[in-house]
Amino acid sequence: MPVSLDTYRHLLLTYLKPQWPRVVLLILLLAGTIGISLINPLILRAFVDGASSQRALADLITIAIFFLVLSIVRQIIAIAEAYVATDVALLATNALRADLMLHCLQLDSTFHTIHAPGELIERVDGDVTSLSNFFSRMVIALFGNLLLLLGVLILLFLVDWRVGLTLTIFALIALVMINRLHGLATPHWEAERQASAELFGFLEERLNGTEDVRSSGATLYMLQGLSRYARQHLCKLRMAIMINFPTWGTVTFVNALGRVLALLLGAYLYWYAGMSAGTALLIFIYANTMTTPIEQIVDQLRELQQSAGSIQRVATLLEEPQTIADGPRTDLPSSALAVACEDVSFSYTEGVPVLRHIQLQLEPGSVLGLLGRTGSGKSTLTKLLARLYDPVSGSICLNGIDIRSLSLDTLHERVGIVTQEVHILHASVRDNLTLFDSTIKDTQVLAALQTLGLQHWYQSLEDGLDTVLAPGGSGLSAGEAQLLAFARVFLRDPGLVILDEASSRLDPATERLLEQAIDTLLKGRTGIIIAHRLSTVQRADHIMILEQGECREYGVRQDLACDPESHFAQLLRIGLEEALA
Ligand SMILES: Nc1ncnc2c1ncn2[C@@H]1O[C@H](COP(=O)(O)OP(=O)(O)OP(=O)(O)O)[C@@H](O)[C@H]1O
Repeated sequence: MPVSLDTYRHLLLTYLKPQWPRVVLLILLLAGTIGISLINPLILRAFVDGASSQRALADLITIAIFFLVLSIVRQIIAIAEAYVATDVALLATNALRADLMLHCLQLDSTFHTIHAPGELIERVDGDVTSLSNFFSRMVIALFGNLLLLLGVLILLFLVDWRVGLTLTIFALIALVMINRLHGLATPHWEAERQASAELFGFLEERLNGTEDVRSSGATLYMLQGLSRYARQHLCKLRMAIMINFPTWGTVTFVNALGRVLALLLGAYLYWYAGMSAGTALLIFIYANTMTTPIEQIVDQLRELQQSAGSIQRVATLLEEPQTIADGPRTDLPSSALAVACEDVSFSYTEGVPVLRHIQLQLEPGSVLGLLGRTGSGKSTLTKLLARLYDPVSGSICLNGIDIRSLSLDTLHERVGIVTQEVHILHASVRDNLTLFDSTIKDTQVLAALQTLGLQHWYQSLEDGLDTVLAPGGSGLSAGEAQLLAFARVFLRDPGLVILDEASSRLDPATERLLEQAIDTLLKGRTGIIIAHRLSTVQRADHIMILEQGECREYGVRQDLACDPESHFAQLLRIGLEEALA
């Protein structure tokens, strides 16, 4: 789909407007280099004509010094221009990357189940990187090159209209020809980029699964795969380079043709129309100057076309609507929260209900044990409470306030959730626990670790809170990772804690530690625990048993336990862990 001018304009305005002083400086620097490129040949002409008309040596030396100084100034301006252009590009792309990242984080879970993380990384990083040229150089440099070409042609017209006309026609033909030639090589370079992306995709996937590859003895097979992809890339690269040679040769020939034409014209006008030698030289230098913008204009137009894909993908992602709307209310108390679900139904896919007519009332400070076989909808109910999804019908209230009317920041501050899959970041222990919130002091972090029984683990760390944890928490046991997740929630001091208890068996010592940590975490807070162990269930005041998305049983734990007819009592008789497996 072609990218509309509006999209280009919108992107440029959004990301260049905030740094307009830099953009203005960049345009001025560009105008400076263009101006000097146009003036320098005029100085040369003055020198040559002065020398041939035997002007005073002092004059000639002054002209030469002026020429030299301008050439040096031009170089300095070119360096400053490159510096400012890079600065503009980095600031614009960083702002765009941050906006995309924030947008992705705010998009609801439905979006994330459809789009794989790899795809989003490609958008947030790959596409944005390829747009950096668009921001810094493409538009401004394209404009600059057009201006330079136009300036040269106007000056040539002023020198002699015949020269101006001939070289204008030549410039147009050269633009079309070079564009066609580049067009021949483009598909081959695209194929090379595709092969390179496949090679890196293969590498990334295999390196991600190093442990599986090694343990299944597939190392040799992986190397064979790698050599296949590498060979494919080499073939495409060779082809693209081979095609580039004749293209490059022809471009050089076209440029040489322009210079020859300028020399012939200059020589003709010198001999037959009384043109000065300096002006003939001026024509040659201008024709020479023209070749660079002609080539660059073609390159930049092509790059603009290529960046269209990235622009389109980035714009589409930014336009992706956020279906979980932020609410205005922030008035949740800092104490334990009351929870109420009123006839809540939910489905991920239309027509496939996952939760049906759930009713729930929890007093502040009470604990609900959520039981049910795998796939019964327990995690889904907790996701609705954290507003990762909204119910299809019914409502969920915290302290009598519908969570849809609460601000998402307030909700996420007051509802702490620990899932079975703890996501440990490749960052320091401090950052993993505070989640980069610098208002949380080290003393608070240390106190949380102590309270949750992690002091021995902490003492074993080489750099204390600065110790960097391995990506994915690969250096931690499952129990330690869970305890760190508890500490994260503990530091935020929420009024409702939701725990999805680890179903895997832990050693008795770790299990004891977790039990104590859960007690600490629930003290003075309302809790909902997806329980897999009897010991956990026993701390619940209420029990809800889900079955295929419906509430099979709900009541006070002790009442249900004492009622031999209750499903809960049966579960206890069979053995919870066996019954829910
Ligand atoms: N993102 C999703 N998209 C579509 N269906 C989903 C999604 N997540 C869960 N489901 C389906 O919803 C149903 C309930 O899943 P849920 O994870 O809530 O069950 P659960 O009781 O928590 O199971 P477990 O104890 O194994 O975690 C299952 O049939 C599951 O396949």
